[in-house]
Amino acid sequence: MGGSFLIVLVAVVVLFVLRVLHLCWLSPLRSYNKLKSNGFDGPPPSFPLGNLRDMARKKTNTTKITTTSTTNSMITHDIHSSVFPYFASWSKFYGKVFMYWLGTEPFIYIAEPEFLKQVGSGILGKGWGKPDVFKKDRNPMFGNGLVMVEGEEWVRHRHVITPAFSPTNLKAMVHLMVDSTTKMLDQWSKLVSSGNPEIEVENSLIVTAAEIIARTSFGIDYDNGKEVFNKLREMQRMLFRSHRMVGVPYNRLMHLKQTMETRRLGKEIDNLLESIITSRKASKSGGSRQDLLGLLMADDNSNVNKFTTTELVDECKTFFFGGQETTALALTWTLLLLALHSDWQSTLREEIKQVIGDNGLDHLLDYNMLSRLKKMGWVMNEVLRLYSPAPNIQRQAREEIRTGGKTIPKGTNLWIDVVSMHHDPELWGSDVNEFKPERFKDDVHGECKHKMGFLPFGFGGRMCVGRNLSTMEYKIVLTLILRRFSFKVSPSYYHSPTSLLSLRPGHGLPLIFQTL
Ligand code: HEM
Repeated sequence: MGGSFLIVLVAVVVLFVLRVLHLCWLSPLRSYNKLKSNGFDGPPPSFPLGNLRDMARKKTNTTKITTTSTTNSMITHDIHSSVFPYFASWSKFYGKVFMYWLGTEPFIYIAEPEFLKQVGSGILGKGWGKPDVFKKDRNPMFGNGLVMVEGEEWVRHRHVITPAFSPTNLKAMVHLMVDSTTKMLDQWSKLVSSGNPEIEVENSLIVTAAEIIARTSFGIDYDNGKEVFNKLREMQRMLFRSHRMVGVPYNRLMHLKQTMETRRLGKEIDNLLESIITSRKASKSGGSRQDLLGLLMADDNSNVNKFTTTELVDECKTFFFGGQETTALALTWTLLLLALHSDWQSTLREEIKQVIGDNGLDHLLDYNMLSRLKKMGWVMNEVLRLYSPAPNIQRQAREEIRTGGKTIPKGTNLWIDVVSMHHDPELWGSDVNEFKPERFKDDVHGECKHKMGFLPFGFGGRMCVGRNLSTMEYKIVLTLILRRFSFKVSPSYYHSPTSLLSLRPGHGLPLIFQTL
């Protein structure tokens, strides 16, 4: 009895060791050789960590340098080497397309629009996936919502969701946005008039954008939905804090407590959203509400277009997490750039005066007026170019991709470096790191030499479904701010753009305000 137990135990241990050996060394080595034989070169990995150690070392060295800059004249928009120091350094040796490894996961790095175009033409939109290696981590945020879902399911979800973002539906959301922004600005006014003109705007904008997106997505404002709202924010903070060894087999075991806590929080959020949806379904009028959830629940006599309650929960979370921070950060970076370029504050104020008038009636703002704020549109594009809130886009090949004589094996991940492309002098010219909104005057691509070189909202069929909503929110918030205040950068600001899922200021954005 004891003998056979020992044999089983030894067999289990041997099998486990073989599996670890396979996962950590044999399998990645085989993929490495395959990519190499297809002409992909890159920094040498050492498995099972791949290139993670080198990445961490380069990041630490750079952080030490960037956190010491202070005065306005030292603020540079040439940010690629401080945001992604490892990619900036590797691309000097390996060019704009190369292979690197997150643990045992192979990645093709892409900062070459023409290569991206060719890869894209070798595969249909539904043939792409999102990297499995990030999926588990992000599951509590997005579930199987539009950002993560793949193949035919993605086609179905996209087909149902796109009409909810139509201009007619968005028009009805203007007053919600004006209302939440006005609340924030009233607080700013109080601070300024009480002698505290320095305001940390990043956090303020994130809170307001969270309220706007919660109201427009599922009809909850801060006062009546504190619980859902706080849990969504807590989840986001928790995921930011995670510094997992992404791609290293069994890395979750090293962060078991955090993984469990995120899952528990995710479950609680699901339950709260589920109860909102269930009670709306029961009230019958729930589907007639004009937020995104109401639009997705609307009874349009088509069974094809129906989502289950679980799918609705996932889409609500997706809108919240996909739409809140990105828009808040676009506004944050805009305030920095406008604070540095007061001439553009005046230009936009003049445009607002011409299009909307200066009688202070914020409720008169309407959707059609916003589309006439052309110069504000150029500013938005230029900010999204210099400080793209989504600094990278990832894919995983669900089938083999043949392009330009090379084959990308099925399962390979692609990491598209948006920051690098947006700061590439070969694409934009020698003034690439200057703030020049007028480059977008007559060209939606900002005179970029390649159509795939400007990707703030992604590309192809998976382009951001919320871009019109976020443009509308951006214009409303910025209009209301510019009508009340002028502002400049505080001497306490440290310029340290950092990539933590999104591109954000490493130390917030303190600005000094003056009431107009
Ligand atoms: C300035 C603000 C925003 C930026 C910079 C931004 C950026 C992006 C980018 C780059 C993608 C493509 C991701 C990929 O291909 O993997 C994307 C997709 C998406 N975004 Fe946005 N986004 C913004 C606002 C919003 C808003 C307000 C919402 C919703 C209310 C939203 C919802 C989504 C969804 C659902 C997708 C997935 C689309 C699909 O895969 O079919 N985004 N966004």
